[in-house]
Formats: sequence, C-alpha cells, structure tokens
Amino acid sequence: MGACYSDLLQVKTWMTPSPFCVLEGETIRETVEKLEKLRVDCLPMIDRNSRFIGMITSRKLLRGFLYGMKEDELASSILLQDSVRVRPTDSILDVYSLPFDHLPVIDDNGRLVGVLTRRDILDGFSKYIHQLEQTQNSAEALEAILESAYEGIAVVDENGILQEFNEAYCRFIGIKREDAIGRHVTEVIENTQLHVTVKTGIPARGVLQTIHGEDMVVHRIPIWRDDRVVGAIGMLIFEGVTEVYKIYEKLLENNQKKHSEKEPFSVKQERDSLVTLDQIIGTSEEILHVKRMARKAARTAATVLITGESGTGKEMFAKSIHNLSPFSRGPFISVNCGAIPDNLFESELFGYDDGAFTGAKKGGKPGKFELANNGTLFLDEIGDLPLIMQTKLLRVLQEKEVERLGGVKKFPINVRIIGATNRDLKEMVGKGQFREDLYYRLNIIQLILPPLRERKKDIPDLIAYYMKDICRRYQMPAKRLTQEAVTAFIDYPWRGNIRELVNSIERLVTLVDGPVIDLKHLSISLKNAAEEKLNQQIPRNSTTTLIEEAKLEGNKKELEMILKALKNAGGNKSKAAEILGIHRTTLYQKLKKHEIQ
Ligand SMILES: Nc1ncnc2c1ncn2[C@@H]1O[C@H](COP(=O)(O)OP(=O)(O)OP(=O)(O)O)[C@@H](O)[C@H]1O
Repeated sequence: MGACYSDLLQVKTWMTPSPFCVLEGETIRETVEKLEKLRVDCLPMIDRNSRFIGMITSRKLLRGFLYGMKEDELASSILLQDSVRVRPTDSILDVYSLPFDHLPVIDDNGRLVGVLTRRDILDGFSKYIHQLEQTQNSAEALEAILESAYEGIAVVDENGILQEFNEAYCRFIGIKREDAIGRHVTEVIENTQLHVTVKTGIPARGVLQTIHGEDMVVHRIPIWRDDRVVGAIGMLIFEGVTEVYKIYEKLLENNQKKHSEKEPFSVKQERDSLVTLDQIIGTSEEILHVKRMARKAARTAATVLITGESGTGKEMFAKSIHNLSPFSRGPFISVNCGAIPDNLFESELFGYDDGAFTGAKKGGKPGKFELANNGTLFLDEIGDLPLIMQTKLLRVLQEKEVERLGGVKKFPINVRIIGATNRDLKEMVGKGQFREDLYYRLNIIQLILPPLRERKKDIPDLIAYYMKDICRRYQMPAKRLTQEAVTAFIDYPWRGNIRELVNSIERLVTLVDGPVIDLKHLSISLKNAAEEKLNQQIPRNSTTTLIEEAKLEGNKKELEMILKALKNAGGNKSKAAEILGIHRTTLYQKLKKHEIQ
C-alpha cells in the first residue's frame, strides 16, 4: 500500500468517535430505551474507565425476551463478550471482510474510541476508489476489494450492464462470472432494481429483495461523476436477517397472546427533539466533511461558528452537535439575534431582576444564558448582534459569568455557544462592524455548510427522504417523482437551499393528486430554470427565488380558482372539489392553507 493512502485507509479516519454506549450496570430496559432513542441496532458497553466490555445487539435482546429475560436484569447478562474489535490504525481494507455491521474500535489501553459501521467503511472505500482512479493500478485494487468482500457485490454502468460481479455473488446466484459480466442486470439478478438506481440516483439501504425464494437484504448505491449518475453498486448481505425476522415474528405472536398485559418496554420519547447527524441527509464529500467536523466539535466544549447560506441546515447542525455532546443533558436554547429589537437584547440574553426597569415583570426574568446553563446556546444570525452587545457577549465568554440587569450578583455559567450566520463575518470585521476579538473567540471550530447547488449529488437522497416524510405527515399514500422531474430538481439552482427544496416537495405532494409527480407538475419556473441551464445561460441574480415567485403567483391563481369553484357550487365543498377535479381532502387542505373557513 502506498504511504500516501495510509491515513485515508485508517479506521480512525472513518469511525464515529466517542459513540453512544451502554454503561456497565445499566439494565435491559435502559438499554432498550437507548437503542430506541438512538435508532440503532447495536451499542457497545463500557465500564466506568471507558474500557470496552462487549457489544449489545438487538438480536441478542430479542432472543433474551423470547427466553423470558426480565427488563430489570442487567444488560451485561446478554453481552457479546467475544465480539470482534479493531484498532484505530487498522486499515479498512483489512477489516472490511469481517461479517459485522458495527465494529468497536479499541485503543492500546482497551478503551473504546469509536465505532466503525459498514456505512463508514463504504464511505472510506468510495473515497479510496476515487483516489485510485487517478492512478494506474485501479483495476487490480478494485478487483482485490471485490474478491475479498464477504457480501455479494455487483457493479452496473449507466445502462444497467454488469461491469463487475464478485465471487460471493456468483456462488449465490449459481452463475459464472464471465457469463454475468456484460449482461443486463435484470437478466442475472432476480427482482433487481439496480438499473432503476442508475436512473433515479436514489440510494436504498437495507431493503428486502427476494432472490431464489429467500428474502435477502440489499443496499443499492449510485455512483456519481460530475453531477451525473454513471453507474451503481449493489450489495447483497448474507448473514443474519432471516433469523432476526423469525425471532421478531415469534415475539409479535407472544405479545399478541398477552395483549391485555402492559407493553413490556413502551418507551416515551420525543423523536423530533433528537436531531442527530444521521438525520442530515447527504453522502457528498462536501457534506460528509462537515459531518466529520461536527462530530469532532461535539466532543469538545469549544465555541463553534457555523456559516452558510440561508436554508443550508445551520440550525440542524447546531442541534446535532448539541445532541451528540456532553451538553446534551442540558437544554438547547435558540436565539435569533436578527429578530430581537436592539433595546431588548440585554434583558433577553442576561435577564433582569425585580424592578430593573419600568415595565419589568415582577419577580424578574432569567436570560437565555441562564436558561441554557449546562446546555447549548445557539445564537442564530450572530452577524446581526449590535456592537455594544458584542462587547457584552465577549465579556461573558471570557468570564463565564452573567449578571442580570439590575442585579447585584453574578451567576457562574457553563454553556456551550454555537453561533451561526449567513453573513461574511471576516468582511464585517474588516469594515469595523464586527469585533475582531469576538470573531476569533467564536471561530474556534468553524463549519462551512456548502450550498445545495455545490452538492447536487445529495438532491435525489433529499427528495426521497422528504417525499416519504411529507406523505407520512399528511397521511397520504406514497408518491414518487419521475426521472425527468428528478433531473429538473438536480438542474435547478436552489438559491433557497434545502428549505426551498423541502417547501417545493411539500407543495407538489399536496397539490398533485395522483401517485406520480412529473415534469409537467413542476412549476413553470422550475422547468425554465432547468432549460436555462441546458441552454448554458447565466443564472439570474435576484433576491427572490424562482420558487418563491412561482409560489406567490401559483398561490394567487389557485385561490382565485378555488373561490370561483366554491361560488359556482353554491358553497358546497364536495361539489367545488368535483368542479376543480381534485379530491375533497385535497380541497380541505388548500382551504386551510389559504385560511378559508
Ligand atoms: N442535510 C440536510 N438533510 C435533511 N434536511 C435538511 C438538511 N439541511 C437542512 N435541512 C432541512 O432544511 C430546512 C432548513 O434547515 P435549517 O433551518 O437548519 O437551515 P438554516 O441554515 O439554519 O437556515 P436559516 O439561516 O435561514 O435559519 C429544515 O427543514 C431542515 O430540516
């Protein structure tokens, strides 16, 4: 292996550092709650010195419940003690063929320093293959990876023609490699969707596919080059799943029998409040880099500055850092500095004591700093903070104490600050609009979020995620975008970034009645933007996004048509829906949107 790859291939580059753990002494119930809350299938267990003891898997838990294990028993009783472990300096090429989804990473002192997942390894491989492509011997190296793989691996080109088919897959299908390569994937693999992945660019992880009468788990990953899908990789996972499903079904059966009893481990949770990096969609190198930085930031107490255009996910990153950090036990308090009138800043941030000023609430009021104690204070639009407040903020950061307005004593505070802005703070420093010393204090770790147009590769993933999410939220049957519509989305400049994309999907999902959203349903502006790009014209520069314009225009037209239909139907909503050619529930949603009773 060339020395230049050593860092790129090391486990520590790709692992998730400081992972969530089960602590020795925690019960089965606490463990199940953690697995549920974190939405994972497996967690490492450590002792009080952070030394790794073993892995807890949901499969082991299920089996435990089957055999009558109680929820207040110690989780260590079902520990997988002999679980395989890897070192931070191991190469991902060596650990790849280990047949486990979560590998604990242990340092020389036996301490758990991270967890390496299959997905981390795949991320590492894609980067490695990308590097190899620049060199001569890429074909041999690729072959070595494919042949040492434990899973079945198939690679197709943009036409769905098999380019690679490894030994493991050949054995499972019962075909010779030379008979498979060069054929269309549908002729070789039963029920495959790899040729569809190439068309849509939408990855699928952990989906079931029936091959030879068996339900197999597969991953399908598109391969991108310069904003275009040029192929796809299919992975067939052999181990474990059927057994887990059998146990799960059995458990369901048992639970149905004792339906009158209390749920054994119903868990109260606030899923929405637990934003983690896993919910930040995207596999582009740009977003993966920011996620790695964010993970590192979460491990420290340092202030973080997040910069990026509006709608790029600054708040989402801030919440993720909070939730992954030791401050997650405390609150996450968000302050939009752009929305507070100058004269209220001080009382908002630092609070006030009884009688501090005329009109002050009796008994006083705590400020955001106090409220965020032991947690995270997110100062959004920090570039809008007036200079006088910048000075006060700097003092709090230095002294780690706050004093309420009109107060007599100072409170010590332990708060992590995350600032965010879409303005160029460095430039503001140059113009004397932002204090240089504060800028350097805030900027200890900087996360620069790329605009969506610079990571178009993530657009199909985002579409897939939000289509599903929005349909579920509106309790509608699943809908999908045609390939042409997805392409138009990829070509669109998205000046409002992910927020604009989410709003567009929401509008399409609610406006289009059928299950398929086609190019014709996209707003005229969105289509024009795609055509504009095709014609290689320079995109216009405007503060209102095209989608926003289309939305305003479309909304006005829509309202006019609804009012006309209601008038013609004499106020009868079912009839109006019929006139408009839409379903009654769709009309109700639109009436709500336009605030018509
Ligand atoms: N990578 C991502 N994956 C999934 N959803 C995302 C991602 N980034 C942003 N979003 C979604 O986009 C929307 C905007 O995100 P967010 O509010 O975090 O952006 P922001 O940069 O803080 O915007 P602003 O500067 O305007 O406040 C939210 O609905 C968020 O859930």
